[in-house]
Amino acid sequence: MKYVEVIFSCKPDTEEVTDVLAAQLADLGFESFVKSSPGLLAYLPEEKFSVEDIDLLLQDFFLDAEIAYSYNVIEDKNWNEEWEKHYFQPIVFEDKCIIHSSFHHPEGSYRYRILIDPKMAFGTGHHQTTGLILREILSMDLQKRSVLDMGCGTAVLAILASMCGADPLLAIDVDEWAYRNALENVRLNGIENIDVLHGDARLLGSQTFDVIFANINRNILLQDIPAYAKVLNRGGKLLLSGFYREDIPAIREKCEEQGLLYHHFSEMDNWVAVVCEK
Ligand SMILES: C[S@@+](CC[C@H](N)C(=O)[O-])C[C@H]1O[C@@H](n2cnc3c(N)ncnc32)[C@H](O)[C@@H]1O
Repeated sequence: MKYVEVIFSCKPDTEEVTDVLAAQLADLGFESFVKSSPGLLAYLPEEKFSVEDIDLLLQDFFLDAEIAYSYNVIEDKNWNEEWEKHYFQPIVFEDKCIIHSSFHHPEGSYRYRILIDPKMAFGTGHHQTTGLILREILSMDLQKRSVLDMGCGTAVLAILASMCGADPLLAIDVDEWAYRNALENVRLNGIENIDVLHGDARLLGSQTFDVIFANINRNILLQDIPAYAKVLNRGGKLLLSGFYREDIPAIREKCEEQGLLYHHFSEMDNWVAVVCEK
């Protein structure tokens, strides 16, 4: 599969500009982002690439910034090598969980060692939203809890939950590449109790869960919260991320409409994770 690498240069090159740009590009189908100077590298499959879509997004960009871009078509294989060599460094959470790739050999003793070979899927732990949910997971008792990871990307959240004792687990992603990468990572970590499916909330049926993670984006969450609420067990927790602090009221209202109780939120660089309970 061929990918397009789009190089955005932003003036001013602030985190606010690149974060908002990345969030809007994700809605156009961009799958991976790397901060660069000055701006952002963004990647998507060649068949989803449209110059018109990007031009329109930049015309309507609501922050005061000058953004220019250029692009190259790259082979998937080269992308993986580049990613592995330059972009993905091991990352540690709360001194007890390390996420690294199979080409890293980090020292130190950690209760949870997660191996992720990310390819094009989102979820190395480096994005604020992944980190927010990983920290929530580390603070929970997941022993024998059934877990759904919607929008699983690399499946990093489901893998940590499984290592923390959750059982059984279901991980779902709408993107075929993420689905295949999730399968690979689950296998790589020797985990046997995570089912991985390719699709979206329409796959949810009679199976119910004690805990649901959904780190996707504001619009998909607003659309799918009713489906998640339906399959959440009484007393169960819904962990949502992929949106900004200013989106909390809309997300909270949608959860409350479905009979969920708002519990708390955590925040990093204006990205948030919200926890609700049924
Ligand atoms: C922000 S990434 C999160 C990945 C990973 N869970 C993490 O926390 O790092 C969002 C993922 O949701 C997937 N996605 C987008 N829309 C979806 C939908 N309607 N249903 C399921 N997955 C979806 C994307 O393909 C992407 O892999």
